[in-house]
Amino acid sequence: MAASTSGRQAWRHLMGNTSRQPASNILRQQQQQYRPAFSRQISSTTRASSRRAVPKSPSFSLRQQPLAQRSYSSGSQGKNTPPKGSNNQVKFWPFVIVIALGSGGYMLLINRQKEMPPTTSTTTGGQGSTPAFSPTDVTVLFVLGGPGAGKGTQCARLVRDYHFTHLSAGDLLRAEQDRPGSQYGQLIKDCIKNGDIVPMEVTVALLENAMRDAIRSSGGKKFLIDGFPRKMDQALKFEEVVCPAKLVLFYDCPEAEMERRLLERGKTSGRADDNAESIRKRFRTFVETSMPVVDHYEKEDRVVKVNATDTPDGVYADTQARLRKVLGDKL
Ligand SMILES: Nc1ncnc2c1ncn2[C@@H]1O[C@H](COP(=O)(O)OP(=O)(O)O)[C@@H](O)[C@H]1O
Ligand SMILES: O=c1ccn([C@@H]2O[C@H](COP(=O)(O)OP(=O)(O)O)[C@@H](O)[C@H]2O)c(=O)[nH]1
Repeated sequence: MAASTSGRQAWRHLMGNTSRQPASNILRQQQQQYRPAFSRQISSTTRASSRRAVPKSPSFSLRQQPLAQRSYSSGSQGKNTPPKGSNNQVKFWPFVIVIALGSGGYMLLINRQKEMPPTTSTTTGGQGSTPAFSPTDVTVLFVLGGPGAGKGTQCARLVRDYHFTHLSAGDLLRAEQDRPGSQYGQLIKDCIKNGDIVPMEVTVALLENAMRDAIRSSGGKKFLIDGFPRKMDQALKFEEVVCPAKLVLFYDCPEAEMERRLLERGKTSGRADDNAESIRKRFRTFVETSMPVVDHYEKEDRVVKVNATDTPDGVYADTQARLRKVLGDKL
């Protein structure tokens, strides 16, 4: 309950407020950068359209000239008396030209607007909004598995060999937790220690911002989103407002092995949740909350499942083989 209230506040804050929060700041900067660009494009399109509507085109001049000549020469000098009915033409043609130019300009504007990029949608987060990134342009693989299954270990190898950008939701949350002045610091700390899921608004915004930063700085458009989504609401929101995922890479590992690995990692990781009590809570959250996400994607036939009990290299060989089978050249 508390988490979801905080979540709504967080979402409002991240998406609407302009305070010191980096996610909101980055998001706001993006909007500021984006909107002027978008409105510039609209106004330049409008200007371009109206420029085209100005009677400078050869076809217009060709049609305009005889009309003008007839009109000016007919009455004043009595020469070149227009043939009968030309008066009607003089009244009719400007009307046709105005309609034609108006329609032409309108069609031009419509066509130009079709070519414009879609506006970013995370700011609304509303139903039916367009994702910020198109799945034809950006590839997202969700990497899931229980705590200690080896997600991070395998992601590092995939980055090395296939130039993915690796975004760990847990790492982003820990960075936000440690950022001086973060208003989510305590909330994130409590969630992580108790093995709970941080309200999705915070995590989705952090991920979207990190994706934008990565695309801007390196141009890389292939992402491994590690340890996310851990809850159905996160999965639905991310795919709705950020980017639909291509598939879920799921590392399957028994609890006993994960516990062994985590306790070993805990000797040096410095992580507040790599201890017996937190591990127990994380396992429960994983079974109750995160496995339904895997089941959901499995029903959609979007899961690539890998047995994670082998050595890191053995698991990686299996990962490569399975991904190649599904993604082919796109890996
Ligand atoms: N296949 C494996 N066999 C044995 N230990 C592993 C394997 N994969 C990862 N580890 C170790 O287990 C711990 C957890 O791995 P990590 O990749 O951090 O898991 P996750 O990201 O899923 O929490 C790390 O200390 C790592 O070195
Ligand atoms: O989308 C996410 C990902 C992580 N977490 C929190 O971060 C912790 C650590 O996650 P991470 O993926 O870093 O580690 P793992 O548990 O997989 O070893 C989790 O237990 C959650 O409390 C979260 O709330 N939402």
